[in-house]
Amino acid sequence: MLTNLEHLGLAVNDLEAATILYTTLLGQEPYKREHVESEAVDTVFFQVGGSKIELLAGTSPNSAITKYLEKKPDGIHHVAFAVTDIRAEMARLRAAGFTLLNEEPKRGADNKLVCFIHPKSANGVLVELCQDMVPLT
Ligand SMILES: CC[C@@H](C(=O)O)C(=O)SCCNC(=O)CCNC(=O)[C@H](O)C(C)(C)COP(=O)(O)OP(=O)(O)OC[C@H]1O[C@@H](n2cnc3c(N)ncnc32)[C@H](O)[C@@H]1OP(=O)(O)O
Ligand SMILES: [Co+2]
Repeated sequence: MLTNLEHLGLAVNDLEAATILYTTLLGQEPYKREHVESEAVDTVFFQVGGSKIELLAGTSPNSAITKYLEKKPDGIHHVAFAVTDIRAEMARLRAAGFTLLNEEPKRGADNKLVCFIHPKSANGVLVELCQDMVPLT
């Protein structure tokens, strides 16, 4: 089940400048910075009520963010929804005709398992599903 808007992913060319701007705009400091090597991105997170703003800067020419910013200006890159059971949602959306960009959930930022849906199958919007990772005991 999709529960809430987990985050908006914003692609930025200058992470430090964007962090200063959003700190002022939101009136609060980010709660987390994280490098995600598998996506070749540096991230900065702000909490906004029950959702988050995720600033993303590419760290390699192969990063999806770097490639996106070669064609587009800074702006909204993806919309992420929280899900309770990512595999069930992936199966449901696959059966409904959406194109999943990863066949298995993968590790994202902020302790999440994630899956992306191709924007061409989602009305031009890159969609991310996020499930909380259960901590190992
Ligand atoms: C930090 C981890 C994680 C988290 O936990 O939150 C993240 O958020 S990581 C975020 C970065 N990672 C990803 O975006 C992974 C998923 N994305 C992809 O696999 C690719 O970016 C893509 C969506 C498949 C596009 O790659 P590619 O086909 O190589 O790029 P093109 O430039 O050729 O684009 C093809 C086509 O798609 C349009 N497009 C691309 N990106 C977006 C987008 N973000 N939103 C909307 N549309 C997008 C692009 O404009 C092209 O359209 P046409 O020109 O009409 O063909
Ligand atoms: Co994201």
